[in-house]
Amino acid sequence: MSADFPVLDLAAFAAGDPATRARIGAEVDRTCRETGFLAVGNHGVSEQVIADLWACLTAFFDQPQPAKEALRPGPGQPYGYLGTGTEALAKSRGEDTPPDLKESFNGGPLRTPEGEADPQALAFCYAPTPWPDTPGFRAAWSAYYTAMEDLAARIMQVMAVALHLPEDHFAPFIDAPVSALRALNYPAQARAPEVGQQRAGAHTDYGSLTILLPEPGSRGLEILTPEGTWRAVPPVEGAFVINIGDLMTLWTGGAWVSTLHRVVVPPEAATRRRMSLAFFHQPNWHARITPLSGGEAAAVTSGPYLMAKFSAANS
Ligand SMILES: O=C(O)CCC(=O)C(=O)O
Ligand SMILES: [Fe+2]
Repeated sequence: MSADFPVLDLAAFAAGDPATRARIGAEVDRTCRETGFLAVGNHGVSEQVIADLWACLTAFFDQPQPAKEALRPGPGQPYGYLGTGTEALAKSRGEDTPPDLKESFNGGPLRTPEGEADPQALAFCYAPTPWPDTPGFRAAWSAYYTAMEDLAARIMQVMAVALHLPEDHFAPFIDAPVSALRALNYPAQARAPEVGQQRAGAHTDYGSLTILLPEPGSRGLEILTPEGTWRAVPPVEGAFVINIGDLMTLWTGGAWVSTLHRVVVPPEAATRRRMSLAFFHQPNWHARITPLSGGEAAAVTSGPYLMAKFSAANS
């Protein structure tokens, strides 16, 4: 891994004295002002949990198409299976491109908080995930989802320190998060992509934080640098790649950037499939997100904000 791709050492942060934590926080702050993309190492997520999910996903995506199509979401629904040809991420920015060369399976929160009665929340973020019946899938998915919720909470502590806030500043906003997990499969390409077609078109993520796990050894993820050039972000062994989303930019009053990124078909790997896991961390449905710098006029409520972004990109 190149030295210019920063790595956040979570174990060092957890064990660090206040000065160490402040130093690590300052590095994260600098990166989030420049690109918002960094790696997270020493994260404590079990290798077995990760390996189990990769195995289940391979089995899931390798099924005949009808078994997967049976899990297609209903209109306006966020969870289930989306086949190739259904989504073009660049359209979320008003760019008209051919569909992304990918398929995905998407799942939501594992439980609904007691007393949640908001009809929109129940119909959208807390809609049930249509589980595949491939052996072990639901257990492996749930274990990984739970590990991501925990990891996101620990990363948000570092982000609070990076922003000179008390370490637990974000805790009340993320104690009933409405995060989504998306497993992506970019199938092997038999022929060249159409003009303007990518595995995932250029986009920014919507939420607070994305925790990405590209399949080891795979290629294709690129970010737009502040200089305006595309830079490859290869997988980092033993680490997750994280990036901040649009909501975190809003939260930090524009100080942190939600960087444009895409997944290209790398010519040398065109015939190879690529899988990845993207966990989109999203604060509580009811969390009121007001810029830290002040400005109630720009405030949004987390759940309805996410739903509006989703509807705009999937209409
Ligand atoms: O597959 C990847 O590496 C990135 C996917 C991505 O950016 C997304 O789904 O938002
Ligand atoms: Fe993304």
